[in-house]
Amino acid sequence: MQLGTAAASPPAPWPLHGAQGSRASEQAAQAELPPFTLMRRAGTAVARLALAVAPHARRVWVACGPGNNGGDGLVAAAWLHRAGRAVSVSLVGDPARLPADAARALEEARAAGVPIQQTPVYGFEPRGEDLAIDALLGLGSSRRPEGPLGDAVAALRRWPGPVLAVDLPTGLDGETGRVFDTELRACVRADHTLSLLTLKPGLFTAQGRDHAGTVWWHDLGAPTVAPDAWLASEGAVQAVRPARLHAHHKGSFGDVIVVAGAPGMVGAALLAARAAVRAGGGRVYLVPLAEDAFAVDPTHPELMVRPLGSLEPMLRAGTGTVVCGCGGGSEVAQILPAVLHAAPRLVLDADALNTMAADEALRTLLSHRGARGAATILTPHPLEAARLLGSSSADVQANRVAAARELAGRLRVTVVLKGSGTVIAGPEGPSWINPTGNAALATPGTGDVLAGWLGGTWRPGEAALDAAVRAVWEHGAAADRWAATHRGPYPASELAEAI
Ligand SMILES: NC(=O)C1=CN([C@@H]2O[C@H](COP(=O)(O)OP(=O)(O)OC[C@H]3O[C@@H](n4cnc5c(N)ncnc54)[C@H](O)[C@@H]3O)[C@@H](O)[C@H]2O)[C@@H](O)CC1
Ligand SMILES: Nc1ncnc2c1ncn2[C@@H]1O[C@H](COP(=O)(O)OP(=O)(O)O)[C@@H](O)[C@H]1O
Ligand SMILES: [K+]
Repeated sequence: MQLGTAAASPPAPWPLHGAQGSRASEQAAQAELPPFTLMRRAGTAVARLALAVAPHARRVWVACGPGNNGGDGLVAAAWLHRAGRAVSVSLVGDPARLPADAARALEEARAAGVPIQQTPVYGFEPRGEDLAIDALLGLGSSRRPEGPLGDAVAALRRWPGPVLAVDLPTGLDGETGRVFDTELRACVRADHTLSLLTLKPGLFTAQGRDHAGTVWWHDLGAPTVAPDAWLASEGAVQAVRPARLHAHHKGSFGDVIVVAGAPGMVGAALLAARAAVRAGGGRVYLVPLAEDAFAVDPTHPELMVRPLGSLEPMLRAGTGTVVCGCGGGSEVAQILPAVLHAAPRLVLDADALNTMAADEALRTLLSHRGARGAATILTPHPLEAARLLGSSSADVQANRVAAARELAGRLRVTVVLKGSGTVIAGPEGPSWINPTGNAALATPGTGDVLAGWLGGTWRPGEAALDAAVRAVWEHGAAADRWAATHRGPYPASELAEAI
């Protein structure tokens, strides 16, 4: 992603707008501006970015669709033609049925002398072009591209050179990041995407990252409309990073109690507890669910290992953040009622979530926590979220932001829906999408590390959403640093030491 700024301070969070918010922004801008101004700005921005990302491109192929996204492409084509590039346009759609702005863009492109081919692009083969521009569909995309549009998408997928997508890669739902074709074939895989007017959430979650490439944004000078969600940034995370003052002592940071690790899964508990220490938890207690697991972690003697029998008195003291469930097996069920009742701050992961999904009484206890002001963060992956929602992981992935919000609202908790573009949602207010992290995290145990990291970083009195946004960012950022010099999966035990 290319969402940097030249400013000295790190960037603020980026506003994200779904379909409705983007249309509202378009209408507000159209109301203020003379006709065609927005499209001229959009097409010009596309052309300028094309020259920036492919400065040596002499020949450019522009694939234009039947709506205003195609209009943007036609404006860009005319601009590049005037800038001395050899431009060829394939127009997919009936020129007589173009919307007004796109029709004007076609007229201007023709008048400028841009060669425009209206034949289908099935079998299109590059003839020395150095850059392709995908201006087939944008915000109006609502179903799998088929027929000539599908052929054009296929041609862009075969394209050996760089692809710049206008607004969205064709075939991707900008609202959700799902690809309309469940087999993921009918979607352009762009190297760069220039998001216009607004940044769309679907560029950053689900299938978005794999299809959008580097994301750029031009607001076209449109008035600001309240965002539907935020994309986390270094600046946003810094703003909620608690200070470690000179005069602080370990009691300043709050205790963490990790209750996890059924027989055969004690490693998950160790990963979480080690991450909690690294994250800055004041005193970290590890309470294994497996009886007689071990009395000390020899490589981390700072961890205080306590037997399960000591959990209730510790909970009664009522000050620590409890991290519960990592590798919890069915054993976690026995302690969940006490934990739900007593923990002032609670992170629930993995088997704690699966147990709750199967037990309505536990879910009721959980929602009561919200009512009495006790904060809870759930860290499901899509299947765990689906179990809690009574849906399928495909349903969750089809709209990750909506699923996270739904779960947060139902249970009165903060939800961290993990995966590519982790979503962080509370019961109210805009959700967040996290841009850090990569597929090196798709390996066992990294979720346990996240749960422990969250527990260790969450300060008494701090809003759950702030802690969650920060922890998810830092977890992903560690993986990004690692991926800069390594290949393959990031071993969770190394991640736990590195964040
Ligand atoms: N109106 C303007 O002046 C501006 C428009 N902009 C551009 O306009 C785009 C939105 O334009 P439109 O609303 O015309 O929509 P699109 O150009 O994305 O799509 C055009 C039409 O194609 C049809 N369609 C959608 N999916 C299809 C499929 N799978 N197969 C066949 N047909 C399909 C729909 O009827 C849709 O309305 C934005 O993404 C952006 O690129 C922005 O640049 C801002 C300025
Ligand atoms: N492709 C990806 N991009 C970014 N983060 C990812 C990706 N794949 C996995 N992750 C992250 O890795 C962690 C995996 O957690 P989880 O699925 O619970 O695994 P486990 O239970 O084995 O620890 C989550 O934080 C998730 O967001
Ligand atoms: K497009």
